[in-house]
Amino acid sequence: MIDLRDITLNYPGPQGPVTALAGITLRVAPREIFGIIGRSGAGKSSLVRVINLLNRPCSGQVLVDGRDMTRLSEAELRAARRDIGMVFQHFNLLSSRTVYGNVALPLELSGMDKAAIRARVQPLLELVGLAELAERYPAQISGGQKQRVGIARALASQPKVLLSDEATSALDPETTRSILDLLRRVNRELGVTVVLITHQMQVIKQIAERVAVIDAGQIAEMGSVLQLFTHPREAITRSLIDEIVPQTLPETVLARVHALSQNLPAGQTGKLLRLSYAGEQAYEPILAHLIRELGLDVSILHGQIDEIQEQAFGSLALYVSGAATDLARAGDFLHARGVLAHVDAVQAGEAAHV
Ligand SMILES: Nc1ncnc2c1ncn2[C@@H]1O[C@H](COP(=O)(O)OP(=O)(O)OP(=O)(O)O)[C@@H](O)[C@H]1O
Repeated sequence: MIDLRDITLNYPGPQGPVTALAGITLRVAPREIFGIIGRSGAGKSSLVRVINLLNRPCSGQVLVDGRDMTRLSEAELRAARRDIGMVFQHFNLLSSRTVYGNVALPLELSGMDKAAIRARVQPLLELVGLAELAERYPAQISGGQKQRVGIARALASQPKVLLSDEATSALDPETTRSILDLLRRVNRELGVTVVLITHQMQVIKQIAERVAVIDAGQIAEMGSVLQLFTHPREAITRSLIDEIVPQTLPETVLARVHALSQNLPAGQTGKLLRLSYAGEQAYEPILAHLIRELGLDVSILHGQIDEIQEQAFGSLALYVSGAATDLARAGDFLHARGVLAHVDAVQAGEAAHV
């Protein structure tokens, strides 16, 4: 549905051009919910505005629904933009117009007659849950309700694509959840492709199917959300998911590991194992195997289990002790199941990737 090929974008600056996008290539499939995440200044807004050509790239191709946006005339571009709705962090509503008037505005501007506008706007207000508030003004509704107006307005021209530019960044977590649920309904019920940019991994986790991590105007990493959460490759991705899946263990846990390793019975060794698992793996009786089959002692030190797109994923830090040969077999067993993320050599204070 969206095909960006080697996009570069520079802004003029006092000391010469500022590079905002440096060779971005990505594809968004029809009906997909695609997330773009990055830190402040990474180039997210610049990128999302390339899709509807609010930003014209310096080089590269922008294909939306098979059309090369950079080659359209002004009139063709205006028509093409009707297929691409957009919602904004600060809603951008007209304060002098009612909820109904804001949603109707793009249709009035396109010359549609009043009866047709009403027939289009009324169901949209119902979809976003604002039918009762149609005659209120923006000053008389909450932030979450304003964003619902923004979404209804973006859907008024029946777009195929909806771009969301930090649409939930100004909202509290509960309202964020309800707006993301609404975007998911829009995606499922109307078949609209959704591209959302955010600096919050929580937003990506709640709604996106695939995600691109951007850093300094480039794609650092791209893949399914589950894959990114369970097997992040780049430091920037690890730091972004840290708020949900802590990548480093707290000091108290490391102190506990140290104490356990100091009190091992003679002839035993111990190791800190860090597991990362997803999907069906999450339900396998892995710990039972370590304890029963291999006769190891297992202390659970830290961990969590969560869900992405109805798939369980999680991480677990274990201190496992026993005979050296059994510990080695445990390592092989976990490795074979693809759940072993790290073995930490505790005494040396360093982590070894397996
Ligand atoms: N109009 C502009 N003129 C000059 N430089 C700009 C302009 N807009 C953005 N930039 C620069 O381009 C880079 C990317 O900015 P962009 O706004 O796309 O990042 P972002 O990831 O959306 O950041 P944020 O989350 O803070 O909005 C930054 O270095 C920024 O300073």
